[in-house]
Amino acid sequence: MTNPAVLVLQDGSVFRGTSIGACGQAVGEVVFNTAMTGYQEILTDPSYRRQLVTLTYPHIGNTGTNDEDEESPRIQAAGLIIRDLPVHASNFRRRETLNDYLERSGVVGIADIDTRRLTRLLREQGAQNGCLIAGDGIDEQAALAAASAFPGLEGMDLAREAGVDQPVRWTQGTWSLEQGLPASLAWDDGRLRHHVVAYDFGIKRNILRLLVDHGCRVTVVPAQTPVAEVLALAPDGVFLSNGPGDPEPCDYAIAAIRELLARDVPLFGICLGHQLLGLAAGAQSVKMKFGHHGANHPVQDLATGRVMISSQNHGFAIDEQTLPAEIEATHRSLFDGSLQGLRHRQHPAFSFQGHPEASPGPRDVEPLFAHFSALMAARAGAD
Ligand SMILES: NC(=O)CC[C@H](N)C(=O)O
Repeated sequence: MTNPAVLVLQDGSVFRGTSIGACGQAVGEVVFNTAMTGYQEILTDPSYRRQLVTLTYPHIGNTGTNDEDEESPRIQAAGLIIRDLPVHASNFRRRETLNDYLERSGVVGIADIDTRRLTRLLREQGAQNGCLIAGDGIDEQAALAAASAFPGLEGMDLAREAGVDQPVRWTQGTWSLEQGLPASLAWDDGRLRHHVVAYDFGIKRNILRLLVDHGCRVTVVPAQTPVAEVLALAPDGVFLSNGPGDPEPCDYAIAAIRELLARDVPLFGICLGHQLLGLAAGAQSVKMKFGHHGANHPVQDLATGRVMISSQNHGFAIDEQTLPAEIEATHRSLFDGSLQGLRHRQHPAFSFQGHPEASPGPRDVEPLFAHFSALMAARAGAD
């Protein structure tokens, strides 16, 4: 038996479809992601908090869900919007169907709507707030009122609550994925040459795995950890994670990064971490029209001219026009020319707006992890 579902946007547009997952109501910013694979990684990426994610690829759920593709402990997106849920989910790693996974997680979704019409609308008018209701007795007026009451992501600090609330040690890499779940190394394994403290604003697990692959043992710390506590852990470098919401109100993180810059601690930021590094250096952030969410975005390395295909998920960006003289732009999006990477000229600090850890997406930008490792090695050599 199928239940009805409806998505109502704040401009009054109504999309009627079929309920998938749990019954109930979800409100958030409606965005579209153009990746053709990776729906489980997308759903569990904490950067999607308070967002209703539309997938433009029409068949979603073909391979079900599994234990390895979780990018965090649970589904983080507020809801899922798709064209078609296949009746059969088939893959050797499959544990559950997408429908059961959503239902067990209490997450609402809608299928059988015209996602192409929705995407064109978001592309032309910009990301919009919306309300998704699934189940019997849907009140579309109430959905419109709920969509209009959502304040929007601008000014919203979601990073402070998206990550761990206690420090956690991480030593699991990707290297034995072929043999099953990635192996964990001992904390004092000699191959883990660097100690990285990762500020967790909503970190994706593949970032942690790639740090381990590049010779790091990682202490993941809560978003509001004071710098003194981070320094007490004697890090060789500090990582600034991705995360949900607007970077601008995260004053605690911006202040911490300023202090770390002043102390010449090697810093690497991804996505929200990139935006926070930019803000700490004196640049300004802007809300984009509909953001970048996909797995095929061309980005140019400005030093070499090389073009890389990257995974992207952001709705805010650092405005290149506002970069102070000490910051060099290192990468730019070839879709819209927006800033994709930066480097501090005086301190060992750099960042990338897209997702070098992919999950999902291509791995062209992964060498940035080796660059971080090299920065830490150089700093250790200089001491
Ligand atoms: N993936 C991220 O870290 C996203 C950063 C920020 N929340 C944005 O939307 O731009």
